[in-house]
Amino acid sequence: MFSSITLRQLKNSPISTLKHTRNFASTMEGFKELNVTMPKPFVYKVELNRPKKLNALNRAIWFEIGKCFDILATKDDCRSIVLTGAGKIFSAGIDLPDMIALGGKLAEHEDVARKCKILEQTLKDYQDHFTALERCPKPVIAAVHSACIGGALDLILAADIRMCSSDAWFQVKEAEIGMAADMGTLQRLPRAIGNQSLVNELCLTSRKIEPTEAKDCGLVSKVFDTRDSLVAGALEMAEQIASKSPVAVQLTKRTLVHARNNSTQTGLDFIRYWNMAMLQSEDFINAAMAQATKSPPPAFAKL
Ligand SMILES: CCC/C=C/C=C/C(=O)SCCNC(=O)CCNC(=O)[C@H](O)C(C)(C)COP(=O)(O)OP(=O)(O)OC[C@H]1O[C@@H](n2cnc3c(N)ncnc32)[C@H](O)[C@@H]1OP(=O)(O)O
Repeated sequence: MFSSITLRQLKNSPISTLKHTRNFASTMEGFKELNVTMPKPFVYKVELNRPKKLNALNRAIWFEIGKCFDILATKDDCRSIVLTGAGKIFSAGIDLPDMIALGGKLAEHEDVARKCKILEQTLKDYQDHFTALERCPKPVIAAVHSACIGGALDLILAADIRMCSSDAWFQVKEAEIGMAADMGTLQRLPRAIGNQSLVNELCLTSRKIEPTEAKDCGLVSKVFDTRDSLVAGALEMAEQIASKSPVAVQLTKRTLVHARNNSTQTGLDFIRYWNMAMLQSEDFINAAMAQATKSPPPAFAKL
């Protein structure tokens, strides 16, 4: 019933399916550059969908990414999310004609302060749209096939789990196009791979990272033989996450994200205050009781 529900399928669905997906249809329609589906119960799949332009990240897709993840953050039928790219490659990074158009917009002004105001606002908006993946309390699994370049690497670094297929490659390409990366790679890559010398090398040389190196350095946690097995593996992991208590999963993600930017003691305070409330949730009581009595895991209410 839940296999890859697209909007077209929804229109032809029996009432029983619609009952389960009404929530989905009412909020997830209207994306033009993303294909948003619910392939399994509580699991959403967000696919970058500009295959003819190799999923280059134009302004429209950038804004849709922010909007999509901010909506999924609030949806109680969403417990985990898989991010993929349609077509030949995952994404060719920033849309280059869009960058040129931005240059045209700047050229309308002579004064440096006016130009800076436009750039500051644009960069802030773009950064916030990618940070939506991190803001979203539902875990995001990025599944990368073939190329993941520049801005696309910024994007997946805001995800919680990264995996790829054996044809994947990654590139911090910004230095090669004459700019310092400004959408998160310079901040998130060091934390993701924990090797500052390697981070410096990759960001300063723009050399490609192949799957074996990506796995060895911790940029991805799994490499699959093919793109199909990658997507299947990512969905299987998302399903596993979705089977757990949403109280536990969402608070675990929030606490892990918080821990990256705070001291151990501040993190311990954070989880202590949260768990003063969350340890009283029925999820904890029911799951702990099931473990203690060797009963099957309980079903959890939506959150
Ligand atoms: C304000 C925000 C700050 C953000 C900064 C972000 C920075 C970055 O992302 S830096 C990286 C920028 N990206 C690139 O430099 C990659 C450019 N593309 C390529 O090198 C090649 O396309 C690639 C190696 C990925 C694939 O080569 P292939 O020969 O297989 O395909 P192509 O014939 O080149 O491309 C097919 C069509 O896709 C269009 N396209 C490819 N990349 C982009 C792009 N980045 N932006 C816009 N369009 C792109 C390409 O023009 C072709 O379209 P068409 O001519 O209509 O068939």
